[in-house]
Amino acid sequence: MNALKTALAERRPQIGLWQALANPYTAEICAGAGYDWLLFDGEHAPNTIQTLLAQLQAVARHPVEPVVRPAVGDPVVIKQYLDIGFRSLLVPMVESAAQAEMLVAATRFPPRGIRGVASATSRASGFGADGGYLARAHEDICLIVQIESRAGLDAIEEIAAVDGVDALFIGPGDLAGALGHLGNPGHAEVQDAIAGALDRVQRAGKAAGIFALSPEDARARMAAGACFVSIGTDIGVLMKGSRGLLDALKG
Ligand SMILES: O=C(O)C(=O)C[C@H](O)[C@@H](O)CO
Repeated sequence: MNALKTALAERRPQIGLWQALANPYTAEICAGAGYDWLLFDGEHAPNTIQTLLAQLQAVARHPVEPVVRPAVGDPVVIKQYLDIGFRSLLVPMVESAAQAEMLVAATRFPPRGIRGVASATSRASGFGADGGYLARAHEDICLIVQIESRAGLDAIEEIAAVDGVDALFIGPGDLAGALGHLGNPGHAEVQDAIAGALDRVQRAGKAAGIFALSPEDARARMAAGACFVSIGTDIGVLMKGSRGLLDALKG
């Protein structure tokens, strides 16, 4: 049972932390911090299938859901990520129902979809030990798609209507760039677009998520109904903590 998938279906807030260090040690430390989910970034972090596997194994003993972001919504990459044991996906730059439907199909074995079958050698099936994996793997898949372009904003309702999409997640950084405010997600036009998008997602009957820019931002987004919210990154924590410690000594 995928607790994150269930919580999002029930609209219970789920707090996450981005993992961009591509390191199993820091992932294991963050896994013990109490977050509901950790995002392992294959888009903007120096991750490979091997580094992602090492991080997945490092956090396995903690009650936290590993969510992986492929660099692109490619069925081949999704197949590999599911085979090593990820169940929850955050797919960037989704802009149409057709694209969302392809992503759902990529997470399902035939006849429901197109996911390739290698259960005897995949970690996800216990290397073949789980004889029921092929039949029920789709039940635990949590598919979250990113809305972070003008086209994505325009297609929110049609994307939300796709069966198998569990949540729609706003990427403020890319959205700011798409709206002509690169590097300035706090711009009024971007903030208005984000607020409207989060409302539309919920009205369309799906869970809404966002990459929050601060704990204060996260509180405001959750007050507005977002329930899949990341509140920072491992890199940000390390940058702030390392510099803050020195500053505290120097007074
Ligand atoms: O567009 C965004 O913002 C996101 O999708 C989040 C970023 O990619 C994440 O790497 C934090 O910078």
